[in-house]
Amino acid sequence: VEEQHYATSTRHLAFLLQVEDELLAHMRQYAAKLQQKVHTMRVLQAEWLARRLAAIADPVSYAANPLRSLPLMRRMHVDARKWLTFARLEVGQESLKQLAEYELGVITAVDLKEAANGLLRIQETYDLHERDMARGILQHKQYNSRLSAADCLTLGAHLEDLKKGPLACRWLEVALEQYEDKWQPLDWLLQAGRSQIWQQLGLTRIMTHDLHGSRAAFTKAVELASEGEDVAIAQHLAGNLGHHFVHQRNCQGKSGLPVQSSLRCHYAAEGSAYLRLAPLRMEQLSLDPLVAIYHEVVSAAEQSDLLTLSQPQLQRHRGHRYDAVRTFASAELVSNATLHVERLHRKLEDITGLDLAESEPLRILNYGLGGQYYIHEDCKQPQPHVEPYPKEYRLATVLLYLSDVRQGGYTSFPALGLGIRPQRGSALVWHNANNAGNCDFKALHAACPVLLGTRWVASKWISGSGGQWRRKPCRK
Ligand SMILES: O=C(O)CCC(=O)C(=O)O
Ligand SMILES: [Fe+2]
Repeated sequence: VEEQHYATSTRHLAFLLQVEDELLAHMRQYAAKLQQKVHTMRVLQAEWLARRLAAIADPVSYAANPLRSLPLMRRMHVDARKWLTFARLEVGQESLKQLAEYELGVITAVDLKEAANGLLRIQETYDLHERDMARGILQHKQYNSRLSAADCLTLGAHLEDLKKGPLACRWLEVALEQYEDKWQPLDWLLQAGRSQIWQQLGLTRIMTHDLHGSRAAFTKAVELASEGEDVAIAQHLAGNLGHHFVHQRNCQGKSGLPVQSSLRCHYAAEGSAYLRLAPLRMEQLSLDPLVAIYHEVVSAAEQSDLLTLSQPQLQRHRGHRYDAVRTFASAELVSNATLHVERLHRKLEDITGLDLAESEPLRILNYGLGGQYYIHEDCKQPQPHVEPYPKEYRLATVLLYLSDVRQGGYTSFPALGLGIRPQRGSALVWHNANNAGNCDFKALHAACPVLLGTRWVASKWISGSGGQWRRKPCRK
C-alpha cells in the first residue's frame, strides 16, 4: 500500500472522514447486536429469578413438592445448558470481521506526526497560545471547535520526543484543563485519561530537571488512576525519583569507590568447610546494608549448565502491557536441575550463611536491546505476626553474573551510590532486611540498560521466616 501522507493535503485529510463514517456505521451495528444479546440475557435472568424466589423461604419443602422439583431439575439440566451455550455465543462477528478488514494500517504514526508538526508550526509562526488553540481561538477569532484532552496529550508527547520539554509541559497542562469527566469510562480503553496526562507530565518534567514537579505529577497520576488504567511507570517513579539521577551516575560508572573507608577486601574462608578449603576473594561494598562481591564463584561448567537449561524456557517478563520497568526474558531453574546447579546452590548457602530451602527457584535473566530492571526493592515487608511469611519477604539476594557486558548493564544501588560492573563468574550478595527483620529501603537496586553486548545473570531471592540466619557464625 502506498503511503498517502494524509496530513499534507486537505483532500487526503477529507478522505479520513469517509473512513471514519464507515467505521462508525460498523461500530453501531456491532453495538446493536451486543445489546440484543444483553437484552435476551436480562429477560431470561428475570424470568428465572422469579421462579427461584419462590424457594427462598424453605428450600426443603420447595424441593419436596414434585411439581416444583421436576421443573427445578429440568431447568438445571436443560435450560442452564441452553443458557450457557447462548452466553458463549459470539455475536456481531460479521461486523467485527468487516471492521478488521479495514486498512487502518495505511494511516501511520508518520501521518500523526506530520499533523502534529503542522499544528505546532502554526503555533510558532503565528505566535498562538496553546490554551487559545485548544479552545478554538485562532488569532482572536473564535471557531466552533476545540482540541480534546487526548489531542493535547498527543501534542505533549510528540513535543517530548522532539526534546521540547517546556512547550510539552504547557500543552500537557492544557490537556488537563481540557479533560472532561464524562469520558472517564473510556480512560482505560483509550489510555488518554487524566492520570495518563499526569504521567506524561511527570516524564516530561524529568526532562526539564523539575524533579519536584515531576514527583508531584506521578503522585497525581497514581491517585487519579481508574481501574484498568496503566500507570505502572508513574507508580514506579513516584517513589524512586530522587534516586533516578544517582542511578544514572551509577550506570555511567561515575560513582567511584564506596564512601565507607572501613570496607575490607579479603579472602573469605569462614563459615563452611568448602570455604576453608577454597577461600573466595570477597570485596565489601557496603556494610549497611551489606553488599559484597565474591569473585570466581560460578565455574565455567556451572555457567554453561545454567545458560543451556534456561534457553528453552526463556520468556519475556509478563508485567503490565507496556512495562519498561522490567525488560528482560527469564526462566526458572529448580535447585536440583543438575549436579552443577545443586552444587552451586550449596556454594551460595556457604557464602551467604543462609538456608535456601524456603526460597524461590533460581531465575536466569537475559537482557535484550536496552534491557533493564529499573529501580526496585526485592523485599516486601510482611504483616507482623502473620506466619509463615510470604515468599516476597526476601531477606537477601544473590546475583550471579553469567556474562561480561561489553558496555553498560551495571547493577546500581541508587541509595548507596554504587554502580557495579558485571564480571562473569562473580556473585553479588546483598541483604534486603536488617537484623530486626525490617526490609531496608537502602537496598533499592536496578540493572542499568545494556549499552552494548549481552547480559546474562542468575538471581536468587532468599526468603523465609528468619530461621535461615542460623548459619551465621556466632549466632545460635
Ligand atoms: O540484573 C540485575 O542486575 C538485577 C536483578 C534483580 O534486581 C533481581 O533479580 O531482583
Ligand atoms: Fe532485584
